Amino acid sequence: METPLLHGLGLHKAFGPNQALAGAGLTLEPGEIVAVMGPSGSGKSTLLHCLSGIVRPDEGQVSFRGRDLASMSDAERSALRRTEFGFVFQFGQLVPELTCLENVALPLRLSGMRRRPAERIARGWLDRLAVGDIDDSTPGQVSGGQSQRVAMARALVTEPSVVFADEPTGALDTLSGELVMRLLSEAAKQTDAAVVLVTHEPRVAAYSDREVIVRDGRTREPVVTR
Ligand SMILES: Nc1ncnc2c1ncn2[C@@H]1O[C@H](COP(=O)(O)OP(=O)(O)OP(=O)(O)O)[C@@H](O)[C@H]1O
Repeated sequence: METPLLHGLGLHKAFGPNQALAGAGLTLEPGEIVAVMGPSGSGKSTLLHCLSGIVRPDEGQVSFRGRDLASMSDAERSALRRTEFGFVFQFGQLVPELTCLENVALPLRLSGMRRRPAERIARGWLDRLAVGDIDDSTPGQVSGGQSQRVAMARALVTEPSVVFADEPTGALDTLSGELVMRLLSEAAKQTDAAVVLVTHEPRVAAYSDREVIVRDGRTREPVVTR
C-alpha cells in the first residue's frame, strides 16, 4: 500500500479537564478534499490543529509523507507548514496594514523570494480567485467574501500539498460562501492540493470528495463517497 500524504492515528488531546480528542484519526490522499463535520465542540478544529502540526497531540501520531511530525525539530515543522501546508480560517486573518497583493505575496517573501517575482505570482492567484481588481486595496476596504478569496489566494500561492480550511465560509452569506468553495475546490484540483475542510454546512461539505464525522473527539469513517 502506498504511503498516504497525511495520516493521523489514535489522536488524543486534552485541554485541562476537556478531552477534545479521544482517539481521532484521518487519512488524506493527494488532491483529495475531505470535509470534517460534527457538532460544535466535538473536536474538529483540534483535529485540524493536530494534523497540521500546530498542536502536539498527547497521544497518537501524525505523519506527512510517512514522516512522523513529532520526530521533526521545531524548525523542520515550521518549514513544513510554510512550504507544504496552506491555511484558511473563518476570518481571513489577513495583515490589515498590507494591500491584498502584498498579503498574497507574503508567504513567498517569507520564503526568501524577491518582491517583483513574488508579486507577479501573487497577482496570478488573485486573478484566479476573481479578485484581481482589489490588489491595491487593504483588507479593511473589501467585502468579507473578497477578503476570504484573498486569504485563499495566500494559502494557495506556495502551491501547498495540503490546505487546511477551518470554517472558511462561516462568516459569509450563502452566495459568497458557494463562490469561495467553488473557487477553492477548482484551484485545489488544478494544483493537486488536498484539502481538510472543517465545516458545519452540508452545502459546503458538498464540495468535498468524502466526509468524516467527529463526535466526542472520535472520528467516524467516511459515510459518503462520491
Ligand atoms: N485552547 C483550548 N483551551 C481549552 N479548551 C479548548 C481549547 N481548544 C479547544 N478546547 C476545547 O476542546 C473541545 C473541542 O474544541 P474544538 O474547537 O476542537 O471543537 P469544534 O468541533 O471545532 O467546535 P466548533 O464547531 O464550535 O468550532 C471543546 O470542549 C473546546 O472547548
